[in-house]
Amino acid sequence: MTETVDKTEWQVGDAEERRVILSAEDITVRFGTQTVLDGLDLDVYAGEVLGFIGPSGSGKSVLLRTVLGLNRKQGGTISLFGQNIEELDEDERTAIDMAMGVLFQHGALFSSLNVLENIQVPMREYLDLPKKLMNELAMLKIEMVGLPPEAAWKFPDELSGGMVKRAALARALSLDPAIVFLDEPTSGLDPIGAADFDELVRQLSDTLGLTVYMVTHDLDSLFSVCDRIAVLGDKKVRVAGTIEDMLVCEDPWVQSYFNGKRARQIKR
Ligand SMILES: Nc1ncnc2c1ncn2[C@@H]1O[C@H](COP(=O)(O)OP(=O)(O)OP(=O)(O)O)[C@@H](O)[C@H]1O
Repeated sequence: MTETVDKTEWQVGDAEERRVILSAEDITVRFGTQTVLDGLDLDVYAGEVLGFIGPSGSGKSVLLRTVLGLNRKQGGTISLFGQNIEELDEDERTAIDMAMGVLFQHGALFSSLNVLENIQVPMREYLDLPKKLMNELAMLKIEMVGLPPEAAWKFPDELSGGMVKRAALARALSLDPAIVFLDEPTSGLDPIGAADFDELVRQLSDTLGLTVYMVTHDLDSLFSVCDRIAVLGDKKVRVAGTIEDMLVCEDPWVQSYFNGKRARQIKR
């Protein structure tokens, strides 16, 4: 590989440093005649937990897929780890892919593989490691996400919803990424399971210096784990800032979201 991403350089554990790990600039995405994103700008800082919110159908998943290179864009620039992703050769792109982990909505584990094998999928794809070492590494990830060791041998349909999310997170962490993308990670979990998952995300970010980009509808997550929140609306990021910024923001959608009945119950 000609160029690699020095992940340790980005695992800062301190959002104060404000280094931009992901930058989306002037992004436009269209499907046929429908423009979903139009001149969208967003910076994500190394070490922060960013909550990404917006009305249903506003384009949160489209932006995530665009950042991951799974969606075509009609305009704009995406930079990851300081590199414009369109200017990378194959090896450089691979190095960037290896420095990112993704947890898609619903976990998306392979049903025919047990948890250990699911976690090893990225290792098999990108690394050439002896089986014993891969097993040891996967067991470490299982421990890291708070699953019991015996979960390693279970298949996805033998797991609870919360365990599926943790197993999927372990797989996202398989290659020790510097940034993870979580698409609605607590959807479908009961409030206690969701709070436990939030705590885990916060812990991982604090201890590993992991940057977390989290698409969420979960107000508890926004209040408890996110350093910053970005709000998508009218095809752009309308506002981005801390939860305190959101609470005093005059944007009507942000106001109703953060000062609605449910939010008031959480803030109490
Ligand atoms: N591959 C595609 N082809 C055509 N239209 C698409 C495609 N992907 C997304 N869209 C459209 O883009 C818009 C935004 O969708 P997206 O899934 O990003 O919304 P979202 O903000 O993630 O919504 P939710 O919160 O409900 O998950 C929708 O109108 C959707 O129909």
